[in-house]
Amino acid sequence: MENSLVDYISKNNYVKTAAKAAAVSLTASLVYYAIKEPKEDNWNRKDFKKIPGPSGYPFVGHMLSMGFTPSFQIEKWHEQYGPIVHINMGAQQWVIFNDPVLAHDLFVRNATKASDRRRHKFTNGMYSKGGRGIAFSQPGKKLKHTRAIALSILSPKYVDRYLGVLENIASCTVELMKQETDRDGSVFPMPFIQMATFSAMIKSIFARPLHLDNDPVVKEIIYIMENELKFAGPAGDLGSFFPNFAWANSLFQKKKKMEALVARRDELYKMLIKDALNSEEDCLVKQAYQMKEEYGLDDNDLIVMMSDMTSAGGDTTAISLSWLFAVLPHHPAVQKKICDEIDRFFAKFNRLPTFSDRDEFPYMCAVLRENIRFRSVTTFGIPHFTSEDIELQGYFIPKGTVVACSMYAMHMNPDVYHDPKQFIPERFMGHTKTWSASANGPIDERDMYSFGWGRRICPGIYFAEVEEFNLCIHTLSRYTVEPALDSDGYPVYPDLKHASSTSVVFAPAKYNVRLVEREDSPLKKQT
Ligand code: HEM
Repeated sequence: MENSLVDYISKNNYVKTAAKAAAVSLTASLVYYAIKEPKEDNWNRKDFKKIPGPSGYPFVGHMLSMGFTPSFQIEKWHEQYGPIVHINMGAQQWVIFNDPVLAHDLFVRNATKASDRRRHKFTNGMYSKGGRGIAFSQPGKKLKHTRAIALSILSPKYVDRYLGVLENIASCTVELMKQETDRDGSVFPMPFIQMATFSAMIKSIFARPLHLDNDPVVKEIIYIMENELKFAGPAGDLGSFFPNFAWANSLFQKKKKMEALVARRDELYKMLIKDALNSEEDCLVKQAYQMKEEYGLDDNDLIVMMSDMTSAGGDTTAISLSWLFAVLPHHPAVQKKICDEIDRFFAKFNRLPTFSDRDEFPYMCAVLRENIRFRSVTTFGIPHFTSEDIELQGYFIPKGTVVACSMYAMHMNPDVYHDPKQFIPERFMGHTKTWSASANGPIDERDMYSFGWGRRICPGIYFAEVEEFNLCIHTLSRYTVEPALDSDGYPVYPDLKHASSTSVVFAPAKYNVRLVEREDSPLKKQT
């Protein structure tokens, strides 16, 4: 299978485009600074503490200082400047946080002022058709309604109807990875996992029949999502980060390319929605359609909403699971403990567990929690935008600032986690709440922050946890995850120190592993 996600986030591409932007920008910055109006300096108000931050370059700010892996550079900035840091991304002012309490004060206590999204040409304007759907829409009645529908159809009550389907997807995916191991000696899990997580979304949202080995619709959705994502960051949308370079978007025909992608997306989703409504099977889009009238939404709202859920849900969960498959070969003792839990369950009930048996798996649940802490999927989540001035613990954050959580730095913050660089599942033993329950609980009971904050907190947390639980069970009930072997038979462990990263996601660099049959698998004994 092709590794299209990793191809997309190739560092070279990002850096080359950013370097081009910098060269053009530096020239124009002279003109820009010469003619711009002097403004009151909101960042140095007397009576407020100055928000510290590294010094940046003129015009491009800190955009080129982030290096190949922004998450690592951001962590260094927090180590140097503390829990709240001010940086410039081109013409945009950003304030970033690695302290959960400060983030909670901002995103939850000041939710009415800190829950907007910045209006970007391609994401807000074109992808979401001027702010429809969920992820790029602005707070207001419509977002309240679309979020209410998403929260309802992604609630445990609804998702539990699809537990069997999700288990089947996990089990088939593991077998496909095993076949690839047998054929090629090892497997790169990401494309298989990505096919599984997108298929899980497509099956449960649209009731589409599954073809996990090669589904053209799932491939088309992944293609569209990856290409749309290219327009989300600074390299893809110069005009939103450097307003006087909006012309560069036309020069590279970006608007046309995005229009073509959106048209392709709309056609596909219209077909999927139509087929789903005509199908005999229950599915999430049918539930959403029933609520559509009540909430005053039209077909375009539903298209963007379903596209949001598929893209936001498919890619993030795939990256998180891909980290899990990279981490496990480094920790055979961790795998052994999970296998013991599965075997004990099997001996008691003579079947594999479903997510409703989660309480029987305290150690495995701690491993999954530690995995998502240890490698936190996104660089900043989806950044928020302040709609009013905010006073926060003696700091002043002006209206019109991008505010974001530094995901990696927060989860590596030694004031929050003991020995944060180590993979220690035991730190979460006794944390028995589902991810969804603890993420939505009070701040002193939150134990990880990968799903964001307040009014914009991820609505798909439960769905993601079910998928991760299933893939872990279906893998370790039969196999262990071992490092690939080089031509001399020596193990080659997945690289955990580097990431294939952009300003949007934080994914592992490409690696291979082997699924090796467990001699003592309870399933083997049964056959
Ligand atoms: C490990 C998996 C996942 C991670 C790490 C993750 C993380 C996030 C984060 C950080 C945000 C931004 C929250 C904020 O703005 O404060 C978000 C938003 C969102 N997520 Fe997830 N997510 C995951 C899985 C899912 C799934 C499975 C779905 C759907 C089934 C989903 C649907 C969404 C949607 C629709 C939004 C936009 C919410 C809004 O803007 O109001 N996510 N997610």
